[in-house]
Amino acid sequence: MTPGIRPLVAGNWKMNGTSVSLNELRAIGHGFLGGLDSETEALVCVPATLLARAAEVLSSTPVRPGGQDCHAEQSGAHTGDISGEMLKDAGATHVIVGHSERRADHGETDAIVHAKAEAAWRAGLVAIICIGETRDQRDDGETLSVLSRQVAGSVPAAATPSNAIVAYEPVWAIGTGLTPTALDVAKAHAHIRAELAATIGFEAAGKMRILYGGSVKPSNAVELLGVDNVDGALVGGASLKAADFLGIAEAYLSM
Ligand SMILES: O=C(CO)COP(=O)(O)O
Repeated sequence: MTPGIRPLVAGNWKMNGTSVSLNELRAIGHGFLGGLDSETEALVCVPATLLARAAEVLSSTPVRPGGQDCHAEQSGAHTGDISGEMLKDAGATHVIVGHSERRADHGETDAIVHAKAEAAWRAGLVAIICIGETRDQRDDGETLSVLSRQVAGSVPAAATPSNAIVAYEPVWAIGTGLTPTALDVAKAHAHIRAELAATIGFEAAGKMRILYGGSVKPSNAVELLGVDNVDGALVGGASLKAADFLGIAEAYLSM
């Protein structure tokens, strides 16, 4: 946690979810209505096919719907792609850019992620900019240098605490059940904040949310989310079940 920063618990459904899953989303929305929203903000980034219906389901709740990626352009001949403006039109308030699965599956570079963050702002969306080292990079002792490079390359200088959020997701911790130690998370997040200061200035960097993502579950949420400079979570698998997602947010009730 960082004094003065309201935490955000964000879900990322990835390529999961059909109309049946809207029942889980409804339960998440109602769960936050029950008082969790006094402690945290909440967001669920659903597949584009569900976004408009998700926006409807969540409309009377404090939970916001988000997208998982956007094209850098506003419109045009890009079959299968979706622009920030289209996500916004469907009801999104936020969009994830540069998730490691996009970087790996679609060859997205820091420069592309940088352009997508700017595209999110053009559309009026908050950009959740993802960074994180692979297992090999970690084993080679390169974690902090990789994070420096990714912050410098992916986070535009115009990022502010209100238009951008950084998510630290060690690639090797995603979907594996493995997590870094609390000390490693603390080191990575402090390093990211220091590197952000070089790009966006000390004051803005001090107020920007830095989320942790990678195998966050109700059972490890108190430990991971209680670490200094961890301002919330980006949750994959556990965001598909309302009870698990709410269980993670409940960690804040005990802090
Ligand atoms: O990639 C993630 C969220 O964006 C994390 O996924 P898991 O929570 O399933 O490890």
